[in-house]
Amino acid sequence: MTARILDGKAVGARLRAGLGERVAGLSFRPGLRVVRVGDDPASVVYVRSKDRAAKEAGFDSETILLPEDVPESELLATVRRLNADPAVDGILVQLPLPKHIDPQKVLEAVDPAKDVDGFHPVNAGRLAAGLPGLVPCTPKGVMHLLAEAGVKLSGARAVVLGRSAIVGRPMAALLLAADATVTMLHSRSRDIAEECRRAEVLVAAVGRAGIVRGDWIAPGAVVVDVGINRTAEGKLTGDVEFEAARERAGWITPVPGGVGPMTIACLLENTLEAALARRGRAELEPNGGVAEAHATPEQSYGHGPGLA
Ligand SMILES: Nc1nc(=O)c2c([nH]1)NC[C@@H]1CN(c3ccc(C(=O)N[C@@H](CCC(=O)O)C(=O)O)cc3)C=[N+]21
Repeated sequence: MTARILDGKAVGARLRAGLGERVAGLSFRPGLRVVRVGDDPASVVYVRSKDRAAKEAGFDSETILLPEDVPESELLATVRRLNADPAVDGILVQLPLPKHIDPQKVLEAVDPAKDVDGFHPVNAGRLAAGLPGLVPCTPKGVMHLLAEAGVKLSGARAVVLGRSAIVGRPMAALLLAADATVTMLHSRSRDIAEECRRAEVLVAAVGRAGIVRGDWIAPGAVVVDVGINRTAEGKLTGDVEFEAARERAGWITPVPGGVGPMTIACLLENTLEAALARRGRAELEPNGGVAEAHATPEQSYGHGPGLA
């Protein structure tokens, strides 16, 4: 079998076009502010893509540039100014930050209602608890791709490789909310290859080129590669041995052109959701509204025996 390609570039473009139509129908422009500190070359590229995508879809987007040696206090003051600015619906502080700045302190300074990255502990906690909130863009984008492939997640064996706060953990929470049976694998896990071979849905978010071997893929599995690694020759490559995995998988995301473009589309989706919620025009949904998690009786607190 040769896998079908889950084309994040195309799906992301469609999602952005739909958001553009919704924004065009509003009496205001949702405001996005991306803060970039210093000139990390990857950050320069990513932040430019975000700004361009936002403007194309009709958002009021501005990038705020601060010097590499900006004091932490000044970055925090910038975030507070954006929190207080009514024209601003979404705030994103691009990571990584210079070493003299504590990223956690900065992420926690962002108003959770404007936290379009979904990185504030309030939003992370709400996702973990199955409550409405802003959901991190990359795992949200993965859920869109799985929906696009028509994957039935309820009861499916899903494996998430990697337990980062920005991808692995929220990814597992979203899959669980969609009623998948979720296994998280990480640096201390045993029998990783065997665990992966049991996966009907495999999400790789480690950040090591080719760490997922082709023979770890179950026949017909849906393989989502979140890794973005740069080879010695400067080419982008994922965490999955793409060519070998493609021979076994049912669906697979390429790198580039897979999850990356979905991340940017979901940033715009979150900004629109935050803008509507802040104006009382819509409620935030559990799981970013991507996966329709249906609370089964045994999941409700205190209702008799059963697995939760
Ligand atoms: N506060 C914060 N939020 C983020 O969401 C965030 C961040 N910091 N820091 C860095 C990572 C990385 N990230 C990507 C977004 C788009 C692509 C993307 O569109 N990639 C293209 C290729 C881009 C290229 O050619 O370099 C693709 O995969 O096809 C990749 C990576 C967001 N991040």
